[in-house]
Amino acid sequence: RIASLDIFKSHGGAKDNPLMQYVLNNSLREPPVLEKLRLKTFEDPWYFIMVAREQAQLMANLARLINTTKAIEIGMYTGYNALSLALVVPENGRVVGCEINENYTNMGKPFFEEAGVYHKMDIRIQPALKTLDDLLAAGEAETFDFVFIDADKQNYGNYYEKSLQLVRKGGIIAIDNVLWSGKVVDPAEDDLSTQSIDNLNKRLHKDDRIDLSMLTVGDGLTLAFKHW
Ligand SMILES: C[S@@+](CC[C@H](N)C(=O)[O-])C[C@H]1O[C@@H](n2cnc3c(N)ncnc32)[C@H](O)[C@@H]1O
Repeated sequence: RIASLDIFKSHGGAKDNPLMQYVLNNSLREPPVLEKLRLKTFEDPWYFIMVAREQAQLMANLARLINTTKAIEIGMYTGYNALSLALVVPENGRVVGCEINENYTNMGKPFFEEAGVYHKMDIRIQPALKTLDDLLAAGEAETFDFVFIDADKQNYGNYYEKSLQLVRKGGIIAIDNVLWSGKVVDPAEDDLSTQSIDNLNKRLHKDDRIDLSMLTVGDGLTLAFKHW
């Protein structure tokens, strides 16, 4: 089961796509501790909500490129991407992890410890909107370098606006699942998640507070670069 799961999160499903397999074979540099966390996560029935490996690698590279010290993960699950970010922020850095289900973050905890980065992780078990408001109330506006939005899709618009307040000029907001398995092309009338993602995609296109790229990596990844 695990072998066939290897690339299922990659763009287009990747399973029967030799070119995508080639991309993964020749570019992934997954640290051993992330591999261990991934294999542990495959034991969970919800394993398929985990981020794609090449996407996490891209975001870690971007985070490093802009000298990220403070990051926020909105929707941690077992913490694959949060750990990937914690590995690239410096010793005095911090990754605020937003999650409502402590069972998930507890699954990742032994791997955060094994990696020697648990002290950089600030995990908050409560609705992410509350955590973002808490950070704003604590005077942390415009102090974060990198935010990854990957929790409940109906709140995507709210997560984006709060993230834009929390991120410094030149910082990056990465938004997952912006293609939502292709459903954004024609959102059904009763499909509030797809509508929410589609609305945000269209809003961002016209948002002059940011520079913008929408990538077909994983299930679609938007990168919003906050203007200087
Ligand atoms: C797609 S998964 C995140 C995957 C993760 N980013 C990774 O690296 O594998 C979405 C997560 O968001 C969490 N979630 C859902 N609603 C939330 C909320 N209101 N606040 C915080 N977390 C939430 C879910 O429990 C789930 O673990």
